[in-house]
Amino acid sequence: MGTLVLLRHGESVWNAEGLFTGWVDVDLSEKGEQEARRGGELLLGADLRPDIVHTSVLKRAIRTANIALETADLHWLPVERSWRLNERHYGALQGKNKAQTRAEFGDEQFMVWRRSYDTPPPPLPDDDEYSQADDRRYAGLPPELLPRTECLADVVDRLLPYWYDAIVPDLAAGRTVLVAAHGNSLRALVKHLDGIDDETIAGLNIPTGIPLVYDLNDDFTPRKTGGEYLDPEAAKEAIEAVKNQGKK
Ligand SMILES: O=C(O)[C@H](O)COP(=O)(O)O
Repeated sequence: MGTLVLLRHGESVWNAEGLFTGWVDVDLSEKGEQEARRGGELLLGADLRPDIVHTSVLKRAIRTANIALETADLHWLPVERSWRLNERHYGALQGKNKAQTRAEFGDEQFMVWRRSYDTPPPPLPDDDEYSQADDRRYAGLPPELLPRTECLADVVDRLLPYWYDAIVPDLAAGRTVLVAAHGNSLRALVKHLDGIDDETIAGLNIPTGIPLVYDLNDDFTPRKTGGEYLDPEAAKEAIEAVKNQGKK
């Protein structure tokens, strides 16, 4: 029931520099803005008009949604935002260079931190320059919910309440729902939708700025496993690039 459109934000300034980002509120690069516009054009071209938008509280996702929707002449849509759609908190890796981290700790540890389902990186101290412990936007959260690091399993746990309480009701009303979020929060959602097991999810990567469309059955399972990228060729190439991040 309903159609779900997933959109990872366009390239951020730190994506371009090869840095772990997580909850650090980094803006889009110029290329990222272009990707967001292209995302809007793809929506238009596919005649896909979302009725409502859900975003994280990070500006790279918010701005991607704004730019895509402006391009599609849909800037007026209602929007809901939640920290539950945020990128995975990358713990002590936030602000670190991916290639340097790989060289320093080795391929295996790098991949465990980056893609294992249940091993988080070490926690980020509250006095670190890239900590969100004092960020006003999370001031209303019960302190035990504010992460200092997360693995993908943690993201699934904090994302699913939002899926059931906020997104599913929109889909149940027959709406087309756009979710503008992040590589790992969308991996968590796709894992849930497609029933991907804890090992296989390590191999799934989401490209920036290319809408991924799921038509859903009445029980909110996908009609087609994996959904459909609106530009499958570009998605293939971009997925490879995400996979290879951290390689020199
Ligand atoms: O937070 C980040 O660094 C990325 O945007 C997602 O990174 P990953 O693909 O290395 O998990």
